[in-house]
Amino acid sequence: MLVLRGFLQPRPSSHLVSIANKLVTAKTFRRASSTTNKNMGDKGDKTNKIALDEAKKLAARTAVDEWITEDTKIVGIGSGSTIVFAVQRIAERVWKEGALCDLICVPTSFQARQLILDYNLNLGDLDRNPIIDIAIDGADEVDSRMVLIKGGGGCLLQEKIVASCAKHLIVIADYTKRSLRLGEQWCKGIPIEVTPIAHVPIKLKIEALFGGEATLRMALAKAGPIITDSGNFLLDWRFVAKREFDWDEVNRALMMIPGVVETGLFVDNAHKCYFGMADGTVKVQNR
Ligand SMILES: O=C[C@H](O)[C@H](O)[C@H](O)COP(=O)(O)O
Repeated sequence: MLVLRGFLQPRPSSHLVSIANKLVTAKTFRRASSTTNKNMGDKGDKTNKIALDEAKKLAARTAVDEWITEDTKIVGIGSGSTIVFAVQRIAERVWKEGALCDLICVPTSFQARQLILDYNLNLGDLDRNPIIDIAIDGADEVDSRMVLIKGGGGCLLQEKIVASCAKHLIVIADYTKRSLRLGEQWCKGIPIEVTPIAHVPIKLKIEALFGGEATLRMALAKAGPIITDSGNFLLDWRFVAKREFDWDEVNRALMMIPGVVETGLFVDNAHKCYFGMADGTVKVQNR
């Protein structure tokens, strides 16, 4: 079926979908969950992982069901562990319910692209699909004004590009990501993607401008730093959490430093955020 599916671009018409369902569902779900759930976007949260996963799943499924309709043509697929549940729900609607046959999915990372392929969804790109209806993505922290920190899993540049092409960015997260002020929950700093040759001067400039400490993110199973999907390095800037920051200004100032490619501060991007809560409810935050 995986081969057959390749010949059926664009998506199979609905009478073929039911046949395709029977053939592909078991295989697709078995294959996809074996590669995506365990090792993609999981930043190693060990505490209460099952409850957290339930909360992520709840947020993801609610957001997908509210925002992705038959009118949605192009969806941006974020990165991380929460987005896995959103892709699973999209795939369920496509392959089990025979809906969303023409939906095109534009990835924000290598991981997102793999997820789209693993679940046998239509893979798009910004060349052919530069205008996106909805982008769905996770976040490392969301403050009361819907400023986000992203990039904890090393993906932020393509995420911000895709979000900028989307009419709406819908954020999905578990309850540990919700805070009044940035830094309350997420203590690993703001990820900043930089051109490799400039990581030292950029670090010094950030610290001189705003204080705190910017450290080069090192790889775990490789000697040396993490290399992003776009071939850059990442600095994690641990800012002084008690200090008041105008995040819009900070973001602009960071972007003015030569060699900074993008920041994990999403200031004016998110439209709505769905938090899966510990009690099994979903809290919705609007901008
Ligand atoms: O680099 C990763 C992305 O920005 C993720 O969207 C973010 O880290 C949230 O990931 P998760 O859903 O795993 O908490």
